[in-house]
Amino acid sequence: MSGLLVVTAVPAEADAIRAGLTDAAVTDAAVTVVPAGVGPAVAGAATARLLALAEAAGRPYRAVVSAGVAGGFAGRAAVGDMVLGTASIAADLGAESPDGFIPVDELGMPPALLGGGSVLPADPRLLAALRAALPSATVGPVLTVSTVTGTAAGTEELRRRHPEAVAEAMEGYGVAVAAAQAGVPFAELRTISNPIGPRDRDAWRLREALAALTTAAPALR
Ligand SMILES: O=C(O)c1cccc(C(=O)CC[C@H]2O[C@@H](n3cnc4c(=O)[nH]cnc43)[C@H](O)[C@@H]2O)c1
Repeated sequence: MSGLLVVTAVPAEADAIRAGLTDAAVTDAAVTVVPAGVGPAVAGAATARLLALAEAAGRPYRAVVSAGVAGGFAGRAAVGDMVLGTASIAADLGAESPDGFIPVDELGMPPALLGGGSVLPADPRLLAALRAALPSATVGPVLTVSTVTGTAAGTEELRRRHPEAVAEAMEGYGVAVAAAQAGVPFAELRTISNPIGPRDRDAWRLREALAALTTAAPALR
């Protein structure tokens, strides 16, 4: 077994996690942290490749965690908070219609074509272990979007469709699909860099969110 694979979007997130894994034995053998790129497609493809390579080498990963910064829904997850996903949801996978958004699960496609549907739950045992290690984390569904939400109307629409969701990011669902297809347990760990809402990139608190990732990293052992 190769240990745990942690997939981030950008190198700064990977560096923040590695900074929290100061024990050399842990960084080298037990936890591999890879910045795979932004968005569900590149993250999913990279994860699938990493899992397949490890499997072919006879050292399969025992679990995969999608990790990084995220936007938080006001009142549920504030800047600097840690978030553990109960499920990773493809929130913009579906169809628009005059009556509103239709999730992909309701489009009448054969289930086999849906890769498990738009809602992929975290592995219960992995999630329980992370919750035990991070008792202060906010726990709830994390949305995966291909477009960062940047309007009040978009935020309200997501809240209406996903009343339990605590955060949104751009990779979790893609990584979860790759993990599910490889039969490897999956979870999503996020720290909040910005509130979800009207776009204000200057308000993103990346340093605070990256510091929280470093604090959370020992839980990945
Ligand atoms: O410029 C930097 O130094 C830097 C350092 C760390 C991270 C970044 C990013 O641009 C992260 C992109 C990544 O963050 C997720 N994210 C964060 N907030 C949101 C959001 O409100 N909605 C959706 N995704 C968000 C996402 O997973 C991106 O891949 C830059």
